[in-house]
Amino acid sequence: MPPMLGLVLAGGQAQRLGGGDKGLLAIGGRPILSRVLDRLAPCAAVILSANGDPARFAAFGLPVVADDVPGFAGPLAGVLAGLDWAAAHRPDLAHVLSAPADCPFLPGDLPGRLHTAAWDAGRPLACAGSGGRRHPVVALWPVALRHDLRRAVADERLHKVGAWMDRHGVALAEWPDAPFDPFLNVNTPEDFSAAERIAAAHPHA
Ligand SMILES: Nc1nc2c(ncn2[C@@H]2O[C@H](COP(=O)(O)OP(=O)(O)OP(=O)(O)O)[C@@H](O)[C@H]2O)c(=O)[nH]1
Repeated sequence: MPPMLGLVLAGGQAQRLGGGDKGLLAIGGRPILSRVLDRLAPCAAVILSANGDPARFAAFGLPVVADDVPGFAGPLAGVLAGLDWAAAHRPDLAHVLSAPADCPFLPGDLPGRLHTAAWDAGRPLACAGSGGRRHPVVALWPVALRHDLRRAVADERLHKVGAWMDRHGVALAEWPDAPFDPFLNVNTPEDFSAAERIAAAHPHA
């Protein structure tokens, strides 16, 4: 597996949970962000995509990169900031692996499986899937596509990330969604309760 940059997407508003940083919420006694960082351990470096005061993430000791697309909000802005950061600071890393800060149970083989899926299919991008759904925020992105992604973000007609991925060619790496979905993300209080139940039943998840 070539070295890659891990990018944790933590720049959302968490409106469905009443605000705050979902990554700092504890599931099974550990912040979701710590769980995500464990899964990104094979990456050569990891950065955090977040907006506002970076001091709230100081305990994690990671570079914090803010979105820089005026008037655009959404995970794609964070992906773009991560790709730009890689190009500027780590030109030795050709790929960025993105993972959201609100997914407590990401699979342990995430980096390797995404890389293998892209390589085997001869596609520039790879995206995770489970339960018949794609999860475009959990994906492998070539740094070289950042200019095209910036154009897509600037053009309202091109905002659909799935369509953008399909246009460039994306491999799908799928995981089983039983006994629980490894891509369960904590969006609502009900998701939070479900995640706590999973953590209690699967202490090593
Ligand atoms: N950098 C960045 N990340 C984002 C942005 N919006 C969402 N994310 C991240 O992308 C992932 C999925 O986000 P969502 O759950 O769809 O959105 P959210 O804003 O976190 O939550 P809601 O406000 O409840 O929709 C989360 O890890 C977010 O932190 C954004 O504008 N910029």
